Amino acid sequence: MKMKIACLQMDISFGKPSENYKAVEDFIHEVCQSEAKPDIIVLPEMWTTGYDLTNLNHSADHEGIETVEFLKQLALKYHVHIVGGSVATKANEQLLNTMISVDKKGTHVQNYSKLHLFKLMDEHKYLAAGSEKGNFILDGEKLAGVICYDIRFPEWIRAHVLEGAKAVFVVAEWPSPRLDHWRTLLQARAIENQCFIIACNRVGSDPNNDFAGHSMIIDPWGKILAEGGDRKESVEAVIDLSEVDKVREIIPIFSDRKPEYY
Ligand SMILES: O=C(O)CCC(=O)C(=O)O
Repeated sequence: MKMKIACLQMDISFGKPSENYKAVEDFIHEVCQSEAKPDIIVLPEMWTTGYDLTNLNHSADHEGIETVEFLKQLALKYHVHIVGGSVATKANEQLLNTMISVDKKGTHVQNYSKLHLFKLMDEHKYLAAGSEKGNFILDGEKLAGVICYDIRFPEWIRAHVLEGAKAVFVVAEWPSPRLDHWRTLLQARAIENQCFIIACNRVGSDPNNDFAGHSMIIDPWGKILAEGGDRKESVEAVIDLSEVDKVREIIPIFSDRKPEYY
């Protein structure tokens, strides 16, 4: 199946959810006006608040209810699937960094809370880790979503692919000083798993970091189909999920694996 993807690489207003909801709504409106409207829209990590960690107790979305409703309305209005980046959510007195996805019929299809918390940005001091995988289905296709630092754990991405994911969405607030890690890790995850990697990173800066942009769409052979710069833009490509099986026929790593040894 062919799908047009649009990664909405955007800046995020620090600790200002209402400004960010408005910015996302305007950006989705703009992208969906074009004749070649995308099938799937992807948003970056923590897009309602940014890394305003000390204020998340009052700015986090209670059980993600507001964000789910917001994304559902936009998905129905523009008839588009939305892999909704991630937002800070609060549930049972815990704060989580949660990816929320909805399909074009307005059905909530995925919640994934970031498993690997990034100590260099103090996430572990404020957030709790998730405990479940991010696999989900859109249009009958098996997909998965993970968040930022998760890409440094090849076992975690592989676990999603072993459950059938043909494309893995990565949503991020990846800082500029490690742009080379971002590009290399994403390309490696695509090559070693022979799957599409669709990665949406934010741009701009907050009080502590500058963010790299360079959202990327990479095919199962490791070829970069689209890559952003360091400014706001929609990074777009058409992906053909049937290419996953073709690459796996040429180099059959999944049948050649020897899991009994590792
Ligand atoms: O792993 C990195 O270098 C960046 C990770 C990160 O910024 C995050 O998980 O928010």
